[in-house]
Amino acid sequence: MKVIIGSDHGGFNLKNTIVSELKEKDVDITDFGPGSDDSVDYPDFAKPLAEKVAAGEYDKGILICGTGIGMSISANKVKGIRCALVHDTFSARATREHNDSNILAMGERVIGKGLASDIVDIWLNTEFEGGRHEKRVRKIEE
Ligand SMILES: O=C(CO)[C@H](O)[C@H](O)[C@H](O)COP(=O)(O)O
Repeated sequence: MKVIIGSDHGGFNLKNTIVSELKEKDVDITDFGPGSDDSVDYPDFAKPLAEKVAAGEYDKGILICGTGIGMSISANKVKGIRCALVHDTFSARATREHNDSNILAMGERVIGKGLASDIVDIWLNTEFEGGRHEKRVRKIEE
């Protein structure tokens, strides 16, 4: 599975933590930046990253800003993207099983690193359930 991760300055430290952890677990992870915690605008990272996921260059994406909100709003403007803003493990599992979300958004100013790591693990390793959820996801696309 190919995964791409990006942030703004508000999510920079958590992004780096998640990158290190995923590399240790041999996940194929690409760091889309930024490369420093200088102030940047989250849509400048959310949009191009989401376009790469929508185009199939990556299987899944992770976006982190201060709250995760700006990233999720921006990513969901891209057709084909189902970006879920998640700050608990129940939702991490549910959004994969029910929504087949292809981008995970989180807020570094909202949750700690331990919970964020658990959310990423669950989200990356939970399959879409299909069944009754198929037609609902299709309706989102339509
Ligand atoms: O988009 C956001 C809020 O919905 C993110 O949390 C941003 O990281 C935040 O707005 C950045 O704020 P800052 O005061 O410029 O650091």
